[in-house]
Amino acid sequence: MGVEICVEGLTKSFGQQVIWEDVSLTLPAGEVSVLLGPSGTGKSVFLKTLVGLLKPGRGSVKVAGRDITRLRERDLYEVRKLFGVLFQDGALFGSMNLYDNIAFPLREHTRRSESEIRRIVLEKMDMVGLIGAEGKLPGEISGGMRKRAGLARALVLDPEIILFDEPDSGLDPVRVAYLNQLIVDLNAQIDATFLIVTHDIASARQVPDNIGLLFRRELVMFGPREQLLASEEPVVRQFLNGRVQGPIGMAEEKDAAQVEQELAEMEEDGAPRPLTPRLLPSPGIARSPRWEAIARREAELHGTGVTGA
Ligand SMILES: Nc1ncnc2c1ncn2[C@@H]1O[C@H](COP(=O)(O)OP(=O)(O)OP(=O)(O)O)[C@@H](O)[C@H]1O
Repeated sequence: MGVEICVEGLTKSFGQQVIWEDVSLTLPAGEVSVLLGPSGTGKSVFLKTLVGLLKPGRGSVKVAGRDITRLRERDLYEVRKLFGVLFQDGALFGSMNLYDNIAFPLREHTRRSESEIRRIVLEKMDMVGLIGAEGKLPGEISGGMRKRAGLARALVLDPEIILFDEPDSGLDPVRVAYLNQLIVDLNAQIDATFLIVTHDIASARQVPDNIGLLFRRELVMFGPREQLLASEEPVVRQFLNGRVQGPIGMAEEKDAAQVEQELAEMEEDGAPRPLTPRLLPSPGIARSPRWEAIARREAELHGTGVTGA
């Protein structure tokens, strides 16, 4: 069913450089959350802290009720098995074919027989549409296939939580659309808790239950998708609309007077955008009560033409 992650008062610095301070949020069990933020605001650092690869300076990260920032290495190792992580480049071993890459966590962390491993690997490869590519090396396939192979590998230990670090980076818009559908379908099938770091606003608008935004060393906002999409908070509005006008500058914060002027201009042409429909699981994928409820709400909001309904 997925487990809840509860982050409280989390602070991370490297030497004198504060990455973010006092971050608190709850990733609800089984829901899909997206974390946004300009480059360098510490989204990847946040994912690594959640999985216990980096230690925060202050605060707690409770995974299924256990604070992983206080666990000994042996216990942390156990909690980490709840996580599947999809790294930016898929993080595949270049010298291993896809089958062996995907089988790797099973051979490393379980005592399963090779025939069981085969069944699981092929099942996950089927889920991500990679059947037939077992013998390929990572260098012989496209970026999109590498992402899907990384995803299959993240799935083999049946994780309760999946962290996706920019799953859509480097993909063309059609492949991003396929990947988003795959993410929604997977969530409907395995009910794990998903956290996705992305720069892709279109994905952020239609895939998650919740959206968070990191900026200026803090979590500006975290909440339900609809709430963030309708937010008047200038940083959130600028980011979700991909605009130059607003508090976020190219390399640093902008001058206050300039921001004020830009915001005033935004007010003038600022007709609210209609709410983007939520992406629903593909036809044929059994919908849990949670997804049934989402589909009903979408149908009420947008009429019958809801994506994937
Ligand atoms: N192990 C580390 N040691 C020191 N500094 C680090 C380390 N890891 C990350 N940083 C710094 O933390 C900051 C945030 O990095 P991070 O990769 O988390 O940003 P990001 O928001 O994921 O960026 P992008 O969107 O460009 O991928 C950067 O300034 C980076 O240099």
